[in-house]
Amino acid sequence: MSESLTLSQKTICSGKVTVPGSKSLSNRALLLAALCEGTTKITNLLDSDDIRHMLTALEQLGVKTELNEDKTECIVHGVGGSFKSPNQELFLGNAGTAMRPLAAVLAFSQVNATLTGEPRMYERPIGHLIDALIPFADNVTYLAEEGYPPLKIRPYAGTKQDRIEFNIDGSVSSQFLSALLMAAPLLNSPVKINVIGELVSKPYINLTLSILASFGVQITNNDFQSFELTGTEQYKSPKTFMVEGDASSASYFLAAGAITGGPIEVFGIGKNSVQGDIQFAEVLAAMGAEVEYFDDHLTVSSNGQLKGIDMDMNHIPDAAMTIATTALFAEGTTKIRNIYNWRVKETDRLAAMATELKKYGAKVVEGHDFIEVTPDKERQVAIDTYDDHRVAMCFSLLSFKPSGITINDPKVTSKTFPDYFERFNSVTN
Ligand SMILES: O=C(O)C1=C[C@@H](OP(=O)(O)O)[C@@H](O)[C@H](O)C1
Ligand SMILES: C=C(OP(=O)(O)O)C(=O)O
Repeated sequence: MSESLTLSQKTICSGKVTVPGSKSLSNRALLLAALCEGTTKITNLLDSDDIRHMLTALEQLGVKTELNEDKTECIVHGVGGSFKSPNQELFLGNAGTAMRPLAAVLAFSQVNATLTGEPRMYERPIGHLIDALIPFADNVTYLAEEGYPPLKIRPYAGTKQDRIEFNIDGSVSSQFLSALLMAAPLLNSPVKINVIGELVSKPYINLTLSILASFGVQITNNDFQSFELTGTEQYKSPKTFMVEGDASSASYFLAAGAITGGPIEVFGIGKNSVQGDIQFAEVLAAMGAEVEYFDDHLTVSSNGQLKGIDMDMNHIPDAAMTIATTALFAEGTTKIRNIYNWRVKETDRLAAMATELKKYGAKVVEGHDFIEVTPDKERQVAIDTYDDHRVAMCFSLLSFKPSGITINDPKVTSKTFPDYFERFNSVTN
């Protein structure tokens, strides 16, 4: 029997809270530091399941890492991409930010490796990435269903083609393109990457380009249609790299401020954040909240009167889930559009959110790539979380309803935010 957590009615969210380091930046920083020669000290690293999977995999590949006691600082002794073949499989849990970049980087390395994960990882597609690699690196094979992990990777044999031009489908996940961008400097040749289809979750590509620049690699972005490397790019350690607080994790507190009136000050993120999910604050503003941007924090307050919105949220796929529950505090209907890839994340998030919101009593329309939510009944229910950290975190907002809320299996937050409920309770009452 898994646990559950009951949050009885709260009315206040105010004060200061700091969010832990960004998952997306933590896993990229660890990998890029491993690809550098010399050491890099990473600070404000996230300590969570997804990061532990990347760290363990890098250790198995022969990269020495030294974590401090609370696991938020890590010295990475880079190997310049010369990984050792791991003796065992690399188990990557359900961490997309470990599986996709490692698959691409190892495809161009001299290793024998098997990339495995949790059962859900085997339902999350990776075919678009492998299809892009295959013309140059046919050393990657599927061990079970074609198009999905687990993967077997053999040592890279080089390519006879004199022009390296990848074609990558970006219509399901931006992580495939990010993975290729991080692997491309290892080829030491001019590289062009063409994007096929409508690129989703675009701000994550800016995040990748920004961290690549911090690690000495500048890639030309031709309006997200193609990307070019000259062949002279080399990873160079920035010596120290500070991970920003996680903007997706911030969304729950920002929303809580908007729902209750706040003011809540969320530290760790700020007006110059490189993370696309910082734009979540603009959605709250469109719903009627007041947002103030500072260098090291954001403040949200409101008069408690939010209104429903109709918005394309393809650019903030993770934080958009927080809008689906915030919608229950807004007048009228909220429509979150262009979010097909919710279906291929930790769970089918469109189905999960629709099911749980309906169970609570809301009126919900679930489309192929959208969800429409209108507040209606408010039932005292226990929310199922489907092994999805974000389902647990976004439903915690229903503790601001008189009905309160019970969350089944609250420990699922360990993927990206292990002490979420403690921090939530510290600023809510
Ligand atoms: O590159 C990244 O760090 C991420 C990209 C997004 O995935 P998609 O590009 O698959 O939408 C996001 O949902 C995920 O949590 C992290
Ligand atoms: C989609 C997510 O994770 P992943 O990095 O595994 O894709 C997420 O954190 O919401």
